[in-house]
Amino acid sequence: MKSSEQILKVENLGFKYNEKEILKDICFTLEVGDFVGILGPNGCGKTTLLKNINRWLKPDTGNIYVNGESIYRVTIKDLAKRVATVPQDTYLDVAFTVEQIVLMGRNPHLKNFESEQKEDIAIVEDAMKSMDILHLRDKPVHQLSGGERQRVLIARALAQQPSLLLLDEPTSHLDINYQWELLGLLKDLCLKKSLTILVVLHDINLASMFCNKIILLKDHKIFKMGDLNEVLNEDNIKAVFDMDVRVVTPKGNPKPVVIFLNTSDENEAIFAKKPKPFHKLHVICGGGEGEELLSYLGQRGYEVSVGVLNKGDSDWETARRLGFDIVEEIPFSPISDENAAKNISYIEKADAVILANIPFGLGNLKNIMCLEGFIGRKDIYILEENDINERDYTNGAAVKIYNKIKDKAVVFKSMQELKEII
Ligand SMILES: Nc1ncnc2c1ncn2[C@@H]1O[C@H](COP(=O)(O)OP(=O)(O)OP(=O)(O)O)[C@@H](O)[C@H]1O
Repeated sequence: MKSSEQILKVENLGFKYNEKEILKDICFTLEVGDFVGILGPNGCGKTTLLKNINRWLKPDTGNIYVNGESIYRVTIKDLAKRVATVPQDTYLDVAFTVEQIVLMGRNPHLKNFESEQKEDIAIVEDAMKSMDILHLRDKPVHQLSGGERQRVLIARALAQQPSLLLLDEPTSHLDINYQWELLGLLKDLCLKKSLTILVVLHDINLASMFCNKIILLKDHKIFKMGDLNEVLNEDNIKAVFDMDVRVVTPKGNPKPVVIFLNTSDENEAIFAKKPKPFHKLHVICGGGEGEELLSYLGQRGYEVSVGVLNKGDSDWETARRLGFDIVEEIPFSPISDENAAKNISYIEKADAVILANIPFGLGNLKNIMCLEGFIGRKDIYILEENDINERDYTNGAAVKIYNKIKDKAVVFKSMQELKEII
């Protein structure tokens, strides 16, 4: 199929529950390979929209076309070959194995009383493979974890061989790792198998990471639909969710990252108070000591680079989420000369450097050595919540350099003090 081919067209859709308008004048189209996220406040009609598209509910006005044909001109069985749904909180009969559940997805393709053929089994195996559950095929479903059950439900929907897959909050009970894994598998299906996906999500950043388009619903209407960068901006999010956010678009990654601003009185005062003294900051942190600092700098809108961090470190995760430039080292390895040189080049470019309250060992000693060359040449700020001697695992080598740097640096004893200035 060509990627510009239209899979779904929703035309002037209106729907009421007991005279109460739930969807008004909904119009949009989806093309082959689209991965579209529906976002909107509770009760705005996201689930109801999916239920109209799969014919579980009948619209009061308008029409819906799948592959160019009105969904009311095809039989329910034929529609199930084109559109599959993974609803919220689906019950799975505990008496069945994974493979038996996924086989149920073949029902629309079988004639009455016909049993599955070799081809059906191959399609079911393929569906299980794409959801990475083939190894679980003989397991009874009651023995599965929440994440595995969700993948079984999606595999069952895929076994229908639909061109359009509808998912209602598929990640709501999953931990962050499973959320990423699941949406990654779905994204692969869009890219490699030209599946089109329409998914209700609550996490804006998750939607930004995986979807190519977004539908924002507000007051039962489409507030905005379009490409990520067009839709996920500060004004639209404020208008739909009444949340103050900052949206940053990391260099080299065109996906917007939404940072929710803490609107407590304390922070409001901080943000209102002063202009930013710098534009670009470089932060030396690690081991989670930089999390609060990095989030704060992101909220304030600084351009930040961070280094050197081991990949997978919690500060590395935070910096990545915020879209900051990172000098990264492979996990659990000491800083290489090459990365130390990169770190120095980021320090050169920054207006100032902040050294977080980190412990020093032989693995990250080069971080402080990088900074030593900038004493007197660059504004250096130190966040010193604990005495350096309590954080030194280098037999004093780090303490020696640290004290030289400290001599010419501005020292903050707490994040609160730092926020007063920066
Ligand atoms: N069967 C029903 N009968 C009457 N009203 C209903 C029914 N199902 C849902 N509603 C109402 O329709 C509105 C939209 O519900 P819907 O489930 O589509 O919202 P949603 O955007 O998916 O919400 P959430 O984010 O909370 O899942 C809500 O006000 C809800 O109370």
